[in-house]
Amino acid sequence: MASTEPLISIRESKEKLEIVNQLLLPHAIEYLEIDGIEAAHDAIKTMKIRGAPAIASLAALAFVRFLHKTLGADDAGYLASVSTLQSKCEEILGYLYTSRPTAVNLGTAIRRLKAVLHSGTNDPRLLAEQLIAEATAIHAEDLQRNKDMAKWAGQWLLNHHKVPQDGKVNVLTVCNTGSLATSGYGTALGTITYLHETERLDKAYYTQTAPYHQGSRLTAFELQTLQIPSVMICDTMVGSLFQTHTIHAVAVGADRIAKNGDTANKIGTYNAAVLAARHKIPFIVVAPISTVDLDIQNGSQIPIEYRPPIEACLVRGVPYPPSSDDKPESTIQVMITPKNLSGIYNPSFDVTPAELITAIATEKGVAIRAEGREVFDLASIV
Ligand SMILES: CSC[C@@H](O)[C@@H](O)C(=O)COP(=O)(O)O
Repeated sequence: MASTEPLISIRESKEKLEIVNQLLLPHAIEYLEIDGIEAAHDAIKTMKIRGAPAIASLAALAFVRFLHKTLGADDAGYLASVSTLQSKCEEILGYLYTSRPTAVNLGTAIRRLKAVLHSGTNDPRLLAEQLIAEATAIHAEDLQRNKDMAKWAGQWLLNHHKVPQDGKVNVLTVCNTGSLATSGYGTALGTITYLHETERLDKAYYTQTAPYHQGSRLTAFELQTLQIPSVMICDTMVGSLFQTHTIHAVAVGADRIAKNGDTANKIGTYNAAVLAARHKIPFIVVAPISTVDLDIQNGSQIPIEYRPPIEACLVRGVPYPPSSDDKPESTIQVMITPKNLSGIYNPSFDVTPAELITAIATEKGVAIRAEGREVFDLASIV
């Protein structure tokens, strides 16, 4: 029988740190060893692991491995003094920070580690141990907070006046925000899972999410594994879906939320928000507090990552029709444009203005915009 256990993006043992190579999902489940800081940086940059919380977790856990290795055998002399350790750690954290720019969770994790790094500890070994504890917590605390925010979001949604008080709900989501994008359970997909577990979900709808297809490859795989009733749509079908079906809410994750509530998330989220507003469908963002960046006043200041143009010209998959035997096929990349096409626009994220967002759910509760206001007051909840 097929497993109903969600696939977890990061796997750890005493010997090694591994990730599931998300570029190959759902066709092949292949674990990739992350044997150092450079491997972690590369896995994040090339999107073998992706999703704002998962990126922060991998960076933190790769840092833990470096510190354990150094405590075991300090061949390079990093433990010679506190300042030597500080300067090496600064170099590593600075490098990890450059892997992807939009998701702020990585920056928040690095800020937390730098705070420990400069907390005044005067023994390098003790400092390394304190850093290990903090970095381990960054990964470990993600699962419970996802369950908390998913429950807050789910309950808020069920109490919304647009939602039938006893019946089941249909929820649309974008991209992948499940266990693969986090340390487990997920944010927006966690909300969908919560609604399913409490028997209040009719169907989850999700966009394919071109060009990386996090929806059709990863969300489809997760929903299938969890046996949650669901329907995939192409990104271009959101408006038609809203015109022809009863969709009670849109729930999405976030990569960075500005102080006023403007939210950067996977490209296509803004389209869904505009259409949701047109159809008066509640639009909820589900994300940890660490995604809120109070240093950024509004969405225009959020750095948006532009992916290499070639990525918009390629799709990855297995040959179709499938071979008659049950052997797993190798994934291949197929080009869907003329060769050497110029003029390709490929932003990885867009910004949804706060005025299109009905609510923002975090592990601490649900923030809504005050009556008549177009922005959120997030400083009061962070
Ligand atoms: C819980 S994940 C929230 C976001 O990180 C998610 O919606 C998203 O946009 C992921 O983008 P990706 O480019 O796949 O890393």
